[in-house]
Amino acid sequence: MIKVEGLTKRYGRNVAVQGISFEVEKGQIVGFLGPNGAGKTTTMRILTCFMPPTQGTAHVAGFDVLEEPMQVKKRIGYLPENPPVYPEMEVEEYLAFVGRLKGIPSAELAKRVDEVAERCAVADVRKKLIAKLSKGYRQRVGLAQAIIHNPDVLILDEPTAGLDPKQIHETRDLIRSLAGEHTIILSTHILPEVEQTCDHVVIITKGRIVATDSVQNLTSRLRGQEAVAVQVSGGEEPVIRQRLEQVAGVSRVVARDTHNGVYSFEVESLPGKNVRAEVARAVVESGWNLSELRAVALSLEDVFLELTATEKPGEGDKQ
Ligand SMILES: Nc1ncnc2c1ncn2[C@@H]1O[C@H](COP(=O)(O)OP(=O)(O)OP(=O)(O)O)[C@@H](O)[C@H]1O
Repeated sequence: MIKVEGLTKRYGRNVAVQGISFEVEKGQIVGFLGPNGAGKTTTMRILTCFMPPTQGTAHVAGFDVLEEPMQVKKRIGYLPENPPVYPEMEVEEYLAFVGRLKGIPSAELAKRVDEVAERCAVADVRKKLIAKLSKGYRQRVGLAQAIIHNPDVLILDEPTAGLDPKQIHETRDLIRSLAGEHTIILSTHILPEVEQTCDHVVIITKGRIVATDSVQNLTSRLRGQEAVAVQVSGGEEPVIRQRLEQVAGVSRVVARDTHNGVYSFEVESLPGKNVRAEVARAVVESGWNLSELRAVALSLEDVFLELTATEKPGEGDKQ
């Protein structure tokens, strides 16, 4: 449903995102996880056609964001970090206003406003001025406007930033309930948000993607399963991979990249198994060269520590 390939965005000399690629399948809910300044908002603005990439391509539902922005916009609902709500409007009036902008025919508009107000639990405040709403209600009005035209894809930028714990819980439940019907990308700098809300995660830091995985794989890795990064040359990739898969205690082998005949793999092991020595022996005994062998479970954890450590109070409120 979403396909991003080699996407780069420069602001003058500053590179905000650098050659990132990822895909999101229909119906998935994907966490776009990274610290402040990682490039999340930039990527979302490109996907929603707010600005063009410097290089690379992005497709939404098969449409190129540069070549067919109108088609993309029809299929996307966007909740920016600060929802574009008009404080002087009543909730119902505002939702009808957005609905008209999105091209919903007048005959269907009232029904659609009712549906999204109900869906996003703002029906009880529909006659209230937006200025009088709590931040939690305002965020749900932001979600209601994002889904008013029933888009295939929802892009949510830090949807729980600034909410209290109860509001966070309610907003996450609402987002989860929207998955399935809509394909969702949600940006956040909070790991538990991804664990509680998403199926998949794309981790971005300093404009580059450092991991993409299912949340289940990621959390099981963090619970102590070890992964080993291995670089091997002097053999054929499928043969090397097969040999690594045969090592006792190995649960999965993921091919990473290839550079000048050097193949990189990530070898995952069963809990409590240290497969490093066996992996090294298998490579050397097969007559291949082993140019790297290092544990990556810790470094992944380090990525998270780095992510949470760079979070500073107040930074999420900028813009
Ligand atoms: N309009 C702009 N002009 C120049 N630099 C920008 C602009 N917008 C973003 N940047 C820079 O690009 C980088 C990525 O920013 P971006 O807002 O995409 O990150 P983010 O992951 O969304 O962070 P945050 O959660 O703080 O919004 C940062 O270094 C930021 O300072």
